Amino acid sequence: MKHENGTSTEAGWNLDNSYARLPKAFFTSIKPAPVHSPKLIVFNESLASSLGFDAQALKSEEGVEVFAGNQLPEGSHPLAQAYAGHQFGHFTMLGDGRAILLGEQITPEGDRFDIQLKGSGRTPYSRGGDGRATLGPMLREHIISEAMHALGIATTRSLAVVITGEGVLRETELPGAILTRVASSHIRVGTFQYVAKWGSEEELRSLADYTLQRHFPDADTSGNPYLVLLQEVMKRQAVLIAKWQLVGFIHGVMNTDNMALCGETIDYGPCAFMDTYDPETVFSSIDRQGRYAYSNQPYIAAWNLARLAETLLPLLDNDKEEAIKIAEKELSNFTELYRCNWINGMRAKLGIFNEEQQDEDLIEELFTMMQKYRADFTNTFRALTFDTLEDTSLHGYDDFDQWYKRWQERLERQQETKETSRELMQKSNPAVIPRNHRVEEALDAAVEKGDYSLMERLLEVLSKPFAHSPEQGADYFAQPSQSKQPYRTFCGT
Ligand SMILES: Nc1ncnc2c1ncn2[C@@H]1O[C@H](COP(=O)(O)OP(=O)(O)OP(=O)(O)O)[C@@H](O)[C@H]1O
Ligand SMILES: [Mg+2]
Repeated sequence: MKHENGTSTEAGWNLDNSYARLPKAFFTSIKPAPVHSPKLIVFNESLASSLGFDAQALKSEEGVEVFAGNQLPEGSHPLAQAYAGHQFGHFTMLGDGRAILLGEQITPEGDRFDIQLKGSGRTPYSRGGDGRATLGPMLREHIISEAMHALGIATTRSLAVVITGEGVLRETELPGAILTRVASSHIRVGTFQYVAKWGSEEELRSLADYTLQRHFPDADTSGNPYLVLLQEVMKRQAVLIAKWQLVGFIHGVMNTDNMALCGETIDYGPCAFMDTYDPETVFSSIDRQGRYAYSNQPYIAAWNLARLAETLLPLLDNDKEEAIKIAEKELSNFTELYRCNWINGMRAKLGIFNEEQQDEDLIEELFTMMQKYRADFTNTFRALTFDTLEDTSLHGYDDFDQWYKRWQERLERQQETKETSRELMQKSNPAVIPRNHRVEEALDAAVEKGDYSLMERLLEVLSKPFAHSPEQGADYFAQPSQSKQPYRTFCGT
């Protein structure tokens, strides 16, 4: 059955538009700009099904017209969201300059997910930009976000990537593409910054109430609800950033507009995973000061949360001084909150179930050696899951061999058997991550030659990162050959 204003219901569209019911200043109603001749490049079948879509219908010509922005799905109220943000520490007005929210898909389980097109044309927030995206960065977002999901790290998802059939001018002309992003919501720290700066207190309260209701409906808000909002957001960020650190993920552009209150990783621009362990690692070509280096990520998260807390001050207490006191006291808990998540995650990586005071020293010593001997982050932990010292990548260094012995003794001081420990370690240490050279190789083949086979194979391997199976192939475990140039990433515009 075809509807006047959109695609057929057979595809399973079930959209609500709660964001569009918020104050008008929060967004601009606008349709995606049509494209010439779209073609579906990537389609995420399992995600489509879990959202209640009929995968076949969605893959049809009609479905592709939706992913391209040429047709609206039934029930859509398309809009671009307004937000601000601190970019590398500098506050500025932003907003969806190349994205359109189609609506919120309500799943058969009753969950709500934003369906957003990224690369769908100009909006009032585009500033000088063309509103478009190119194929390489959109495929990159698809690969890395799906890898993150498989690693058990909260993330926005990618439902589809289409090429638009139109060229997009960057340094050269590149194929245009649109990614359909799925997120628990796109409410960012920057969304609060925008409303706090330019909206009324009433508008700020409505955004805070909406966020509480949408993301933390079970939280006890009988006390100070806006303090609860801050606490809950802090908890999710502590979990998220700890998980990034535990797999060596570097986001690369942790501006406040790229931090989502729902606690999902968002905006896969210059992100990358670390090969050789070095806490100072920076991949992004524009991060010259190392603001978003690996070891800085927890501090930047705290900084961003402080910016969020500032926006909430008028809601925290009528008395400004009192509000500041409440916010500061709360923010001071973040370091410990993060540390708890991180240390528990590290215990699991080392197969440790119970807690001992000296665990932190044991862990720190391992990292010191990893840095000293330029060990591969993923492979070091993967090798520890093997049975013997001889199998470990740092075997032969005296300090490491002694450390290994102490670690073994530590494992003996718990009830769990060696076998149970190893199971925990295998679940906590991925065998494969999206290594930069593999990602680049897959993207080159796709963009330069229209050959998607390398990407498909990579996606398959990355979908089971904890399988520890030889079928995954040594190719995906191996570090890149040493090159003189450090790996560099670029913002995905
Ligand atoms: N080609 C473009 N045209 C217009 N605006 C753009 C373009 N590229 C980026 N922007 C805007 O610049 C700002 C910062 O870009 P950033 O790279 O953080 O976001 P993004 O990758 O486009 O989107 P998101 O954070 O939604 O993943 C955002 O407001 C974004 O919409
Ligand atoms: Mg962004």
